[in-house]
Amino acid sequence: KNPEAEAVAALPKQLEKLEVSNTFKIDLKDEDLKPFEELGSGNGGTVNKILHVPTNTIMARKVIHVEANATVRKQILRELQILHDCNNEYIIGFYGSYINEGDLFICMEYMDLGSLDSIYRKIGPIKEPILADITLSVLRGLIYLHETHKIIHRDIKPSNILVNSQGEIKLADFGVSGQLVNSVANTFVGTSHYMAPERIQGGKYSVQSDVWSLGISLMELAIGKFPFPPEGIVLPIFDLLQYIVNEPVPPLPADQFSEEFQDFCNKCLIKDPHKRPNFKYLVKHKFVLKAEDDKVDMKAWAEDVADKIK
Ligand SMILES: O=c1[nH]ccc2cc(OC[C@@H]3CCNC3)c(Cl)cc12
Repeated sequence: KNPEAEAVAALPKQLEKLEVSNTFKIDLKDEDLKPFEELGSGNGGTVNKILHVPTNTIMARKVIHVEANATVRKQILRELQILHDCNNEYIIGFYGSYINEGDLFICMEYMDLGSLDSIYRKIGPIKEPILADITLSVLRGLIYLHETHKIIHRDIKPSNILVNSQGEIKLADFGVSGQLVNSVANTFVGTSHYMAPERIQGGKYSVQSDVWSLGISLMELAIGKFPFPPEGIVLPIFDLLQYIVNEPVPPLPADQFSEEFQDFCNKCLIKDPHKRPNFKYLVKHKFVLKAEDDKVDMKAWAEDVADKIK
């Protein structure tokens, strides 16, 4: 084997990696940023559209109020640096983070169509072929995070799945900083009704818990409402969490959805995390393979969404 030829062959990959990471290598200073409208709020922070004036780059900036001393805040910034190495087409790009007057600012790639939760609330349930493509993108993003960086997302839900006018689907707000997760855990923000039963019961969190959250999120996007509890019942959050742990998952209306979509969701929502399929199995599932054929025109769908929500 000719090592030189191998080195030359490896160059394009190296260059591509360098290229991507360079586009996100910007030295961020608060005075260089011009804020525009608020894009959304939730998960303990507010997101604004901003302009980085020196490079004329539009970004999304999340501000999180962290009640913590300077040492903890420094630790959070250090841990967030990992985001500079998370370069993948299914993961939101990261420009940098900084602390200003006790608040933590995280500057990210701008996704002009926003999050899937606000999209389905505006234009209605998402059709299956689109959901199949979304599922494939989310799985590829989760696999990248887990296999390349040993990162578990921990907060998969429609509001953390973002869309742009090119029809691209990217994941945001994954738990990269343990310190940040701890710092916001004290506020009520921690408990989310997208959490897997084992996590609601205080069990250890594994990558399998992201599979549950994916299943719940897909059902919500498909029927246009959070799938628990069944029609008509309204429960306060604590009772809802208990319901999710103790009651069977309400099935999708069988007449409105394909066998393979129903099967995909049922498998993601197996209560025992050890019996729940893993990412490897899911990317080979019939429901997802349909999206592989790339028959779905996500760009056309995104343009239609843009017309309806703008
Ligand atoms: O463009 C974005 N880039 C990165 C993150 C982000 C987050 C967003 O919204 C997040 C909130 C959280 C709860 N619902 C929407 C929006 Cl609406 C755009 C972006």
